[in-house]
Amino acid sequence: MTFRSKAFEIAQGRISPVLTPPAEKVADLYGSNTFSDDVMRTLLSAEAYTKISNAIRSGSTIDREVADEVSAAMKSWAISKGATHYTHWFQPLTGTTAEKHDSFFDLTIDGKAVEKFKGSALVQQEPDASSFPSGGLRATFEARGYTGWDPSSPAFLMDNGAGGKTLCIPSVFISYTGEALDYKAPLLRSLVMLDKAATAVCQFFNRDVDKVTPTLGIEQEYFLVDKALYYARPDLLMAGRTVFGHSPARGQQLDDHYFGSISPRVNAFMVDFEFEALKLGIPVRTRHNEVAPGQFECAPTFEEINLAIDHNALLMDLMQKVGDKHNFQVLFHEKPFAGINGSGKHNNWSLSTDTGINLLAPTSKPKENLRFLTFLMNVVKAVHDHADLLRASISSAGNEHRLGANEAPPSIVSVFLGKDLTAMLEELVSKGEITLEKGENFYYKLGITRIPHLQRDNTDRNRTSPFCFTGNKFEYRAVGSSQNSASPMIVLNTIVAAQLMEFKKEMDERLAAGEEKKVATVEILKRYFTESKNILFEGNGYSEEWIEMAKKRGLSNISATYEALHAYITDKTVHVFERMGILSSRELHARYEIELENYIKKLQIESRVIGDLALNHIVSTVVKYQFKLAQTARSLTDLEMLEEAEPIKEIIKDISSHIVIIKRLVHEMTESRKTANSMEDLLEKAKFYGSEVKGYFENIRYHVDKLELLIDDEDWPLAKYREMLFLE
Ligand SMILES: NC(=O)CC[C@H](N)C(=O)O
Repeated sequence: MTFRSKAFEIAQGRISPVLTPPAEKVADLYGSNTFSDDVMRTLLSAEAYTKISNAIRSGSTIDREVADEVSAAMKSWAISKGATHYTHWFQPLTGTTAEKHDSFFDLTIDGKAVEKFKGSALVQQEPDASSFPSGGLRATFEARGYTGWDPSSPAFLMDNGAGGKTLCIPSVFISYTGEALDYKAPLLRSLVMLDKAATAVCQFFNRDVDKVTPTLGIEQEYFLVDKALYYARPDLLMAGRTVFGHSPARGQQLDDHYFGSISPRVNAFMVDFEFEALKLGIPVRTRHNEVAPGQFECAPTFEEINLAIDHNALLMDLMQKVGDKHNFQVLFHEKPFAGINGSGKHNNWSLSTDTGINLLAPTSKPKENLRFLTFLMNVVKAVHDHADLLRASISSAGNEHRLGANEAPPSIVSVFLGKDLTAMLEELVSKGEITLEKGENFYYKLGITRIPHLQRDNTDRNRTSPFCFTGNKFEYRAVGSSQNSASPMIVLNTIVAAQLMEFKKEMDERLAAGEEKKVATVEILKRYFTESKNILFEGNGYSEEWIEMAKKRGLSNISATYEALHAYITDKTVHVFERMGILSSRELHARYEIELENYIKKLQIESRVIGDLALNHIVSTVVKYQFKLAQTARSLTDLEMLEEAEPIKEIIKDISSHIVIIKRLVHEMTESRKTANSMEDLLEKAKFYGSEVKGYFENIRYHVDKLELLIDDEDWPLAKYREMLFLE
């Protein structure tokens, strides 16, 4: 029995677990494992509560006494719910989350056991954490890493599985010199700037607005593979994606998985992790089968962006843990299986005021719509001016496989606004205003008055566009499923903040020169529209024509990660990031290096896995099968059945030809890896890996996949696509 058939048998024998839903109503369960506003209000003195609430709202600092009171309250709350440990929970540049648990338990000087958690430990910790990537920011022995409490994201209790819970405190991770070593620190900085810039612009329209916060809703796509089969695929285990595997006769061509009925086993997993997520205050709402067999999606309601990003990182961790209980491996890789849909993390971003206005939602009032158009056009202009940087922010070895293939947006950054909105903007440019006839309103202009019950965002959509307007928000679809959303969102917040400041500056100048406010706004927006028009695209982003057209328009189409990443360190990027105070040139260079290194390492791992599987699993098995064939052919020849022996000899020859090529290619790939590894220059090395070494991957795969079709199904060592994808 092969490892594969054993694994298949185990996987087939699984029974869906019976889930006992928690006794509480969802509304009562929601946030029960978070140190929420309600909990704080109950446990803190009125004075401390007011101070902490202000700090959360305005970002002001928290004094020592308040920190002590909060930590004492957190400790008693956490211990009463079964926690034994606490940790600063942060998001280093590895792309995953990090935690280092400390026990509440301590000894007094006279040896008595106490439970301790001081304000100082809440506010700041020094976990060392020196092995995380820093891109050279922590090269000297002096450069310690610190974590610092982010009070705007509630602390939560993480169940450690085998008993015991840990109090997790969302934190930033910075170096001794204050440089950001994580995603959260620059994200928080970008929020401050965006708030400042957007509030100032908002006040042209609504004087009462004091704060603008981006909101984010993250759709998370993923694949599920049975644990046993997962272990029968060393490539999934090592690289997160299958490097070989012939496509099954039936893939996604019938579109029968998409939105199909969810199997009981998968449903049990979903329900289970959703309950856990709800307890942690993650507002998960939708679940469905995605396009590819074995692929699914879940999406929470949108939240304030910092929370949405923390929650997504936490959700990914949670899904993996709950997946273990259900014998599922959750695959977050952007392209775990060739030839079918990859996985994205669609980021639905908007801007919301403290007075409850969604600045990207059109309304029926002309004055408000000028505000809407102002924010809309400023975003479009920002994306136009920094398209390459947005592209860089979603570049990775995994996304390189996904973008532009099987229903994923292409590498060209374009913006979709929808036919009606574009027509309106055209009208604005040609006439200077949007004419509303008597009885007409904005919705009418959007052509949907007759179907008022339909949500705007369902009316006009384009899922082939990487960055599309969906009625009341922008959806950045090109983000990879395994990524931390902060990377693209830091970029988006920063470029929009910078753009809004430009707009404000020009408005102030025009107003000072005596121009009327509405005229000034329209004049500027008209110019923005004309200047950014070439990034607007309404057609099919998957088509060949678009690639040609985009080229003619002068838009970049960068498919290689190592090239795309360059936008992080151009003068233009450094200028805008430094001006906005988000990341310094040094920090940007560090991030660039980390991304390049990450790319190199991923390809190095894949290349090793390919070599190992090809020779130690495939060729070795195939040779044994060939021997069986040779024996059969010899027996037939002995029986003088020469004609019957012929087809068998043909198969033997066929197999041999593939083996010879695989053997040669693996050898060449290994040599090219050696050349790459000896390179000093990081970019040269990444380039060499991305072109030369990676160049062998598809080629080797082609021959291995051919062998999959030639070998007795029983002997084939690796779990096949049909086994991994259709078993639920
Ligand atoms: N139906 C869909 O939304 C497909 C999206 C696709 N999976 C992606 O990679 O983005």
